Amino acid sequence: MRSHGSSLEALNRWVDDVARLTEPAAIHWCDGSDAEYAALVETMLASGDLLPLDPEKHPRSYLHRSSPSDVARVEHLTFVCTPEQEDAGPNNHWMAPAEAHAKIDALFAGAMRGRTMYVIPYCMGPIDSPIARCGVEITDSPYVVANMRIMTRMGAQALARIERDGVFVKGLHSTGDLDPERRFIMHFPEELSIKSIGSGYGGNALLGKKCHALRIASHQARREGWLAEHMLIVGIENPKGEKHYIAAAFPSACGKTNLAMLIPTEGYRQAGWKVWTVGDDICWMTPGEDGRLWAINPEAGYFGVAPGTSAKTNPSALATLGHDAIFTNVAVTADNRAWWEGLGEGEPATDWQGRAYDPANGPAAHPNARFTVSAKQCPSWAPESEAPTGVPISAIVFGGRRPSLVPLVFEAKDWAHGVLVGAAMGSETTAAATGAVGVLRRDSMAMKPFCGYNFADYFAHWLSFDKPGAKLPRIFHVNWFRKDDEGRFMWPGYGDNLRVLDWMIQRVEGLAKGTETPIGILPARDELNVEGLDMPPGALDELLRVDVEGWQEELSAIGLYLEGFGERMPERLKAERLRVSKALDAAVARPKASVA
Ligand SMILES: Nc1nc2c(ncn2[C@@H]2O[C@H](COP(=O)(O)OP(=O)(O)OP(=O)(O)O)[C@@H](O)[C@H]2O)c(=O)[nH]1
Ligand SMILES: O=C([O-])CC(=O)C(=O)O
Ligand SMILES: [Mn+2]
Repeated sequence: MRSHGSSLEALNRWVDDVARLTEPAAIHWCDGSDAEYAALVETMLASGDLLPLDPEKHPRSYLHRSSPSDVARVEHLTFVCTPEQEDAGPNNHWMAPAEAHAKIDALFAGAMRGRTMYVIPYCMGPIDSPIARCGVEITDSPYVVANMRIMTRMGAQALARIERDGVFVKGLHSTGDLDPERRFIMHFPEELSIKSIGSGYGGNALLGKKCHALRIASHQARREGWLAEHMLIVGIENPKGEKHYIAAAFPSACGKTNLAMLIPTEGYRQAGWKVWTVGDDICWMTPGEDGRLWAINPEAGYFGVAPGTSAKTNPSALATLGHDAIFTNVAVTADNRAWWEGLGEGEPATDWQGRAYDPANGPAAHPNARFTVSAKQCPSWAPESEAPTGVPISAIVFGGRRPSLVPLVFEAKDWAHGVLVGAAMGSETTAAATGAVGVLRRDSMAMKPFCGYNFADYFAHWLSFDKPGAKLPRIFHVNWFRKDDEGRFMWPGYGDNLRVLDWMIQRVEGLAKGTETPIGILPARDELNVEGLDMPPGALDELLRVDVEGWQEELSAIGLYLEGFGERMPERLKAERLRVSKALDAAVARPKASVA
């Protein structure tokens, strides 16, 4: 570790170098104060970067309209630049570091002319947590600064910690000219650095989030023996007052924010169940002295999907959004209130591009319209989100959008099987990234766009946590997105998902026996609480059915996927796949009646 103070010298040198390259008109060091935020908002209201909203409905909240070609993450322009291509793996786009630096530095030359360059020291995680890590983002976008202030612990405190730590992640960002042809998001994990140009959109531009807290951090976590994951963290308190923390990995726009803010349905509420939100997108987990995994949410805010958020589906999110929020690419009503598809009230007058609303132009809000808001505004915000130790994880959940085959819930037999279940995850693509929507693809552990190194090494890293003394969480898989023949969701989802979490907790506590099947353990008939559930007859049976022939095909496809990583794929994982495959074959050989 470097001596005291030298990290600030390194920071100053880097800021000077960047200023020489990008030629900004001014440099502003962010202190994270309220006054600074207020001044930024004024600047953006004057420039049109932010638009006012009805101050009664939306106190101190604003609308940002991005460039129409800059509304989502761009996976094809995102690179992991390790010295060896093999280390980035087939799951990443790769460029040699020297070539990547040359290519992107050419775009940064003079990129900040006439603009202010902001220097943002930030901390990912509670400022006094040993699990937290710091970074500095340099950007020419005041919108990015405002969002970083909500999403991270930003400013003076972070700078002080950087001085203590002696290290920080360097993130350089410019919106450039927003031309998708001159847009790159590049990661240099060995150098702890990120360079991003040409986009102002969240996941491409708020470098603390996906770039640092997932891509760089996952790489660091492998070396240091912890995990950086695309997971929500939720605390479930049962009527006895006992809390279990669950971490869940669902791909982008597949339900993390919603599960993290779940509101128990009537029956559960009356029985005394409570749900506490620790995090909605990213989870850093490290083994504690007690052998359990302890998790922090490195973020301080939510950058959540707006469409589909309503008083019915996610009242907590709506309450959170009641003030001090930034809305990006939503529509507005005639009385200047934020509006999106699925909100369930009001009507759009102006669409996300600022045009008079015309259904012929498509949805009024962009399908990936987002809100940025402080986590502390959430009614279910868990005070233990600030605990330096983090919270102990009882269960890890994987899941995705699977219109067919995959049951509502099953549990992996053990850790290695759970790692296979996570590695084999599939989901339909969503509007969170540019490209086709609704295409089924493998998205291992929901980390396909975010793992900063070779997935084969990542699976090996996951397997390595299973060692003597470890008290690992149980691993489950869920699917809220099964569809019937008419294309309607079969499971009500949202608040009713607590029924499934309830079963998981019963499993963790040894209260539910479950039914063993070749793919894992499913709830036994009477174990899932279905009281008051409004579902067509037979639907629940279908949701809990193991289609053995369908799963045989799935396991073959998983085999091909794992083969695609070649020699580096851990033998343990291949053996696990073979075990499940054989169990399915044996089930086919048996008479149907004896299969789950
Ligand atoms: N049918 C159904 N839809 C859901 C459920 N949970 C969430 N959704 C919808 O899925 C979309 C995305 O959900 P989010 O919770 O914002 O997704 P996320 O995983 O936090 O996404 P990122 O922020 O992109 O990582 C929204 O339109 C939700 O309304 C559910 O249980 N059932
Ligand atoms: O990164 C973003 O822009 C938003 C997000 O959470 C995701 O895409 O998973
Ligand atoms: Mn996400």
